[in-house]
Amino acid sequence: MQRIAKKLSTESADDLLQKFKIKVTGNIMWAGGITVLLLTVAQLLIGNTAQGSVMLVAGVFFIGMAWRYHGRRIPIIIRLSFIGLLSAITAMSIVLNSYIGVYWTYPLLVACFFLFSGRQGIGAAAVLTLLFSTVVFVSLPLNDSWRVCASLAIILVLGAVFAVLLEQLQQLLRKLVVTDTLTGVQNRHLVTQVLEEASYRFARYRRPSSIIMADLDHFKKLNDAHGHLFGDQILKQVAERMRSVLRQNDQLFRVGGEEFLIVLAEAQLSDALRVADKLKNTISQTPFRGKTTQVEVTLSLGVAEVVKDQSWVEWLNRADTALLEAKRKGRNQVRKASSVSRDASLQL
Ligand SMILES: Nc1nc2c(ncn2[C@@H]2O[C@H](COP(=O)(O)OP(=O)(O)OP(=O)(O)O)[C@@H](O)[C@H]2O)c(=O)[nH]1
Repeated sequence: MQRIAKKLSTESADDLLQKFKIKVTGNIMWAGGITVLLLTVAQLLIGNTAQGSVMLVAGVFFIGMAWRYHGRRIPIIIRLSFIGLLSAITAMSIVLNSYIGVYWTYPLLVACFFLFSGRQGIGAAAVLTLLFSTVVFVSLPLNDSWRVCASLAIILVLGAVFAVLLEQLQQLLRKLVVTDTLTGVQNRHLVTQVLEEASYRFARYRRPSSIIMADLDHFKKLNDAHGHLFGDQILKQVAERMRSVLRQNDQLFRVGGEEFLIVLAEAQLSDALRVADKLKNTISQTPFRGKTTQVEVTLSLGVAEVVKDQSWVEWLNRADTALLEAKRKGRNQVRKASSVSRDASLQL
């Protein structure tokens, strides 16, 4: 692997969120199992054998599933069984033990919002609210029943608000994780995923894609001469100009300090070379203006089309090698990569 592929994260924002969810659902399953087993002992000691037996089976099942799916996504059917079994135990407890059983309805409602995402969680909690309300009305005096139902409804509403806000927060987080704060273009987070998908599209359907690696020339000198803040302003403007040249479905990433990657879906090498030329010209033809000064900036670019039987790493390395060649040959130019990854020889 060469320098650029080494820097890329192979973990996407969705992977990170997924890991977090796996941790939360796993912990709930463990906690549920341990709590139920502890309560089983209490039930058996007071001679409540029927409920104790059901709880024993449920507790062992939860622990078993938490163990089996440790560090992995727990299938929805297991999560539904978890809620289903605990609801049955809770309903049984309300019927047998009256008010004491009611206390278990609250944590169960809350667990729904953690075990299922968004609308699924709200739906599951709504079903439980209906179920528990019915059991409560049948088992408790009317005077108290409506109070319990009102408190369950309040938890349902609060939980629903929480679930909606959490979903919005997740979307915002996902956007923040993949966005470069300085330029507003995508950072390198999703590069691996996008390149893998493009490689797959080519391998499976022969649909071409090309990439352009672009690097500002002598940016260190610009920083040294005008200061880092001025350099930041230039980077912002460079990204804006690049975006203005690209089409809606082209993807622009800032993958290093002054290094950009453009992924052109459905573009053959000839199309990508045209785009690279436009990018070069949009940067070099008009000077960049600061408050008191203006500077000329140039861009070197390497272009590579995806080819058969090559991984995304090799594809990226070919573009990177072409970029280095553009730098070596004097900068402010576009070079296309050879189709062979290890062969650094390039053709113009
Ligand atoms: N202002 C600013 N500068 C950055 C940022 N990230 C990296 N740089 C600077 O970019 C410069 C990159 O320097 P080099 O890697 O030597 O590359 P170069 O000077 O552009 O030279 P060539 O690439 O060979 O043309 C360094 O001075 C970094 O400090 C950033 O976010 N803001």
